[in-house]
Amino acid sequence: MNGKLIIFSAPSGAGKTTIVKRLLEKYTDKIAFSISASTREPRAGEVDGSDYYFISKEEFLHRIAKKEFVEFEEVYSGTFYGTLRSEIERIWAQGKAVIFDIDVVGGLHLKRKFGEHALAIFVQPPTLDVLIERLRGRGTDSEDKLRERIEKAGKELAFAEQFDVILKNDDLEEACKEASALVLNFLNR
Ligand SMILES: Nc1ncnc2c1ncn2[C@@H]1O[C@H](COP(=O)(O)OP(=O)(O)OP(=O)(O)O)[C@@H](O)[C@H]1O
Ligand SMILES: Nc1nc2c(ncn2[C@@H]2O[C@H](COP(=O)(O)O)[C@@H](O)[C@H]2O)c(=O)[nH]1
Repeated sequence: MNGKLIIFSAPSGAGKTTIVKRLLEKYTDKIAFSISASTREPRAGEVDGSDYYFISKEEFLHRIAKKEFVEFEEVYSGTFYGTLRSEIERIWAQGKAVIFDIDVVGGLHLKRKFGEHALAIFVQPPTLDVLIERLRGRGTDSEDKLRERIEKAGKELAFAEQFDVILKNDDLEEACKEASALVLNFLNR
């Protein structure tokens, strides 16, 4: 174990990707993003090898068999997401901390695995209704997929207390400021 991990987890639509991207712009020399593997289709503007490694289900299953994942999950029915061990090693080799944008169960899994080397942050939307509004506003998911995300979000909100910190994301600027302080404090520990 030779580095640190910063985990951002939340229900879909809470705003973790938005916050993580801001942190990455601000602290390029200190942190780098763990690019997950996913079997979902890329959204408009998403880049393979930058947002995700977009791979087929067949390849994902093959990589599970080869034990390449530190954690993985079928986050939505038929759609797999996972953290590659090689990503963590790649980033630690650069002398940086790894920053994750992963779902709640995956986040808790990493926290249990890496203990005090990890800071696990739960991004909390003001209310479930606001989260639904944000997801709809993002306009990336079909009505069916939205329903699945919203149903899962309702259950995931109950996991907040199991994280090291709950970060409220009401006003985005405030949330980013608080996220910066949490990250710097953890890195300087
Ligand atoms: N504080 C905020 N106020 C208003 N809109 C926000 C705020 N934070 C994020 N958003 C918007 O809400 C939408 C969802 O945010 P984002 O994609 O970052 O969520 P997420 O938690 O990463 O979701 P997913 O898990 O599906 O990737 C985006 O359109 C984003 O611009
Ligand atoms: N357990 C994991 N969850 C992950 C990983 N990478 C992303 N995610 C989470 O999946 C959902 C859906 O993401 P989207 O990009 O399709 O909106 C979201 O909660 C992500 O944070 C991972 O490697 N492991």
